[in-house]
Amino acid sequence: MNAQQIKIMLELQDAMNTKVTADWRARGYEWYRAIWVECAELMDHYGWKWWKKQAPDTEQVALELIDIWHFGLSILLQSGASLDDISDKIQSELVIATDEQDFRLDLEKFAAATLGDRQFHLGLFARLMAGVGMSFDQLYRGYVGKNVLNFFRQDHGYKDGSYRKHWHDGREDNEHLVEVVLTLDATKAEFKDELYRALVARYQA
Ligand SMILES: O=c1ccn([C@H]2C[C@H](O)[C@@H](COP(=O)(O)OP(=O)(O)OP(=O)(O)O)O2)c(=O)[nH]1
Repeated sequence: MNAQQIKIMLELQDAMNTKVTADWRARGYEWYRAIWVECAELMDHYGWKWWKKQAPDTEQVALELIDIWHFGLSILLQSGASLDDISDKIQSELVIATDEQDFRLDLEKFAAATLGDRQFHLGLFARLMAGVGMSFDQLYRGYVGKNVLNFFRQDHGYKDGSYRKHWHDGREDNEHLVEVVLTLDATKAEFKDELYRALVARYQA
């Protein structure tokens, strides 16, 4: 886990929240609510219905975890702690391991803790990453990718409703995102800008 990558994510998160709401810290948004609702969506993508054949939708599960990471970082930023202190906290608490066989039980533990005190439980989140085999690098790549898509959406009318979620081929922007990210090198400094340009090209196609 790299302190530089953590710092980049914290800065991107602050920038994204500011793009959506200039004075976001003063609003005291219910980030914990966004997290538990995403947990329910994640559960659906993972599958839990015993009366129906279901298999985990691995890509969607990963995307939901990444959305939760956005909201979790927002809770940590909202606390007012310095970026260095938040980064230290992430490095010590994000231990990617679990002793639970059933991912869904870990997910419920995380959702219950979130609803309990409205904080971001890094240790329990890390168990979810372990449960679906997500590494820190995959979290980083996925996070930067979704953050760029979130900016792209805001720049293209997401708030006023003029944004088209389904692109020329009828598939959702999230699906295009996953495809484009795979063609780029996320470790390069230009990754963000290249990704944004690739999204523009596909959106206009
Ligand atoms: O102030 C905000 C508001 C939203 N987000 C991010 C978090 C998450 O990555 C995304 C919203 O999640 P999602 O894409 O699931 O929400 P949606 O707008 O309901 O879209 P979808 O229909 O794809 O679920 O926006 C922020 O970072 N800050």
